[in-house]
Amino acid sequence: MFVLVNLKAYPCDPVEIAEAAADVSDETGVRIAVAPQAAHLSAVAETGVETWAQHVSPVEHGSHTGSTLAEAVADAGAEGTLINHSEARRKLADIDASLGAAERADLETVVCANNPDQVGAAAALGPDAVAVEPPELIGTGTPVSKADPDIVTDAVEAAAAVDESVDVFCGAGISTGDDLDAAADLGATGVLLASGVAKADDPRAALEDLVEPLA
Ligand SMILES: O=C(CO)COP(=O)(O)O
Repeated sequence: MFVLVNLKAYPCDPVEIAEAAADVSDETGVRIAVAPQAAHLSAVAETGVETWAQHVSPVEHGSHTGSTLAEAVADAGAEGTLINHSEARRKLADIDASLGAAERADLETVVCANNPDQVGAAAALGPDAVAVEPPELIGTGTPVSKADPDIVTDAVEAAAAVDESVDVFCGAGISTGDDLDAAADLGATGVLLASGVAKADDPRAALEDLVEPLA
């Protein structure tokens, strides 16, 4: 299982979380990546943790003020990028172009989607993975893998129907090892989470608890 921690714009210490994630990953052998704010990518990458961007813009080098250029993200040390999110919804054409930008910069990609139908549409664009995250469960601490397991199995089916090489992750409310276990049982090969780590009093302990079933 791949554990991808999205720090969103939470008031956390990205380097402290990155160092903890790097240590927990080294100690357990579990793949853990951290996706900080774009401005924190270099600092996070310097910890040695696998570093992801939260977004890359659907643009090339040029007159695109305010964009997040895929090449700049890769130069800062990112190895992958999220594309689209319930909290920052993109048009299908822009998701497609952002995937093209990520491919140009050799970044691994996870497209976030709200439901299994969107997972199918996103899988058709050829990302490395899609993540199904029901918006109503995001940030609630109620895990999708338990609250609405059909969403995960339906997402796995929807992606496989389009392209069997596209991995399916799940997210929303994931915070414990039990949640991760449940996600794996439903066919997910990774989890995408945020508040369970970024808002934890002790992010290191939260990460240790999360990966415990895999360690
Ligand atoms: O939106 C999410 C990750 O991208 C999930 O957020 P939570 O883990 O806080 O529910």
